[in-house]
Amino acid sequence: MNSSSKITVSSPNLKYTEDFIYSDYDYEETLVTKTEHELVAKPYHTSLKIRTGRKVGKVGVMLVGWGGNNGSTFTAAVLANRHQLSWNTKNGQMNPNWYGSITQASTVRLGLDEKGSDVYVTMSQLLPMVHPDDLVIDGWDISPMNLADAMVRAKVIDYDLQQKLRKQMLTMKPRPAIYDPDFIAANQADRAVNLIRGTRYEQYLQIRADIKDCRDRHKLDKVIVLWTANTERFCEVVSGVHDSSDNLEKALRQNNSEISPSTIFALAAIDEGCCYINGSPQNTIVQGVVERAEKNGVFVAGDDFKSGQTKLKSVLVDFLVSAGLKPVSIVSYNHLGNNDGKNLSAPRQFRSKEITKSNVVDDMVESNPLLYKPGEKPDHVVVIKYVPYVGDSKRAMDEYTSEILLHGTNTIAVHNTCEDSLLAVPLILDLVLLAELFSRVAFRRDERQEWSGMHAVLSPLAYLLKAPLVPPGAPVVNALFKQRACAENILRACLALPPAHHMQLEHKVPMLMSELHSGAMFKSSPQAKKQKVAHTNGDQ
Ligand SMILES: NC(=O)c1ccc[n+]([C@@H]2O[C@H](COP(=O)([O-])OP(=O)(O)OC[C@H]3O[C@@H](n4cnc5c(N)ncnc54)[C@H](O)[C@@H]3O)[C@@H](O)[C@H]2O)c1
Ligand SMILES: O=P([O-])([O-])O[C@@H]1[C@@H](O)[C@H](O)[C@@H](O)[C@H](O)[C@@H]1O
Repeated sequence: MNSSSKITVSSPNLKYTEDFIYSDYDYEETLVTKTEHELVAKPYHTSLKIRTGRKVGKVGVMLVGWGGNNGSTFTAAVLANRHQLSWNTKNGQMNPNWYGSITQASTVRLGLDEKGSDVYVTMSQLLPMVHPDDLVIDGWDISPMNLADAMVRAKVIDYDLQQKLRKQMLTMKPRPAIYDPDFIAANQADRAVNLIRGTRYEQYLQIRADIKDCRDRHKLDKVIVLWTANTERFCEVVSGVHDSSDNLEKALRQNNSEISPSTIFALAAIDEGCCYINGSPQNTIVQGVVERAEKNGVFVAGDDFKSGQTKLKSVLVDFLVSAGLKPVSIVSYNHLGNNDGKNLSAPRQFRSKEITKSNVVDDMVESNPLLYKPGEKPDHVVVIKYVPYVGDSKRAMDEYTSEILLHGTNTIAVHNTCEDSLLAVPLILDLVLLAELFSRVAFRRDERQEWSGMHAVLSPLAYLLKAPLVPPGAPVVNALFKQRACAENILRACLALPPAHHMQLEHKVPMLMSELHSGAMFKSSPQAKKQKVAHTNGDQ
């Protein structure tokens, strides 16, 4: 696989211009109608035009909580890769990479070659994306510590690499941030000395000024604001305060104490035309924030990076349930010793995390009524303990007990040492790169319509998040490989390529096998655009 090859899709359904990629795409689904004794499945397809901007521009990411373990490690990773810094360890010389990033270190199957072998490309090769080396990084923290010292404090990056990064990261200093002791653990108070004073509205105005300053100083075309600060308690959602953009604005101006720092950051980002992504579990993105994002035509996404223990859970439970096995007890314990764990040692902050770590199995359980009665769920316990000694090296221990044939049981026990920041940072990169890419994707039915983007709640980022936010009424999908297939197939649709189906009939059906081997299989012209009817019944 040549990861630097240019990909050109040769299809009558795709057109390249200097500025855009235009795709004529048939979106296919199957409508199921239910009667008392019958399910009728009716295939239909609807034609979409998809336009993807080819010009990426200069992009900045502003991290809220920049001086934390994730923020300092993200900065170190970008710099180490940008400058191709190698460093020495007891295991020899190491070189930088982006392992854990699906855009930089995972592949997608583009198709097959004439011999029938699969051809894989890096996900980032499919469509124009920001290069990680080009990202401008800025941000805020309630702690004033410069990024070099924050990296030392985090104890994540190898010492020799820290030394090679120190000079550049010494110059990086987080901007003063918004602190409300009612929203994060009291044990964080000693860090909270780099603050924006004033009312919540004055703080909102300052955050907007900071974004403007960053954009102007670096001549950025786009800025994405991402929360990787401490987990806040859930805000009490109040009718007349959080339920609309106007009510939120009014409450902000009235200095309402139930508007959290993270929601203030979100409003400021949105009002500066920036996508806002919530990497933590709290309910920052209330309905008023969503409405504001819709009005301003910017994306919001969240919640809570899905980095390790929960990521594995969203694979294991999917495997068990789709295998017809019935998980009946899930116990997820972990201990960690970083500042995140310290903050989560407070009950209200832990509750935020417990919610996102617990709900991740709901869609998989609900997908199989053969195993679960309506409302029935596995016993599910989440435990997080703060043990300073282990630092960022979280020790996760899980036990999955399932009912199997004839009421036997199967128990899977997992010990999973998750280097939390080294697992979360690639997700931060992917969230930023994919959010920026999707901001260049637009849809319309035909030339008579204006182009319009995806819904403001950017749910295709679900693969990277524990509790993916979805547009009102949309289903929440947590199964990891469904989430990945969703994102991958949307990228393929932008290139007028069909969804990956993995059927490989050319290796299963003798007629196709012989056509493959004789070369006849690829002699027919590429699939011409299907007859465009808004909804067909599948009869061709
Ligand atoms: N694997 C992971 O690391 C992982 C996975 C999922 C979610 N998360 C979430 O990501 C967040 C960051 O994790 P971390 O390990 O970097 O934590 P951390 O405590 O090291 O970093 C958080 C930073 O945010 C700062 N901060 C707190 N409140 C702030 C505010 N209002 N404004 C600006 N800065 C503020 C703190 O000073 C600290 O530097 C946490 O909420 C955590 O729950 C982490
Ligand atoms: O590993 P994962 O479940 O995806 O996510 C992690 C939790 O296991 C951990 O307890 C918490 O401190 C981290 O912030 C993160 O949420």
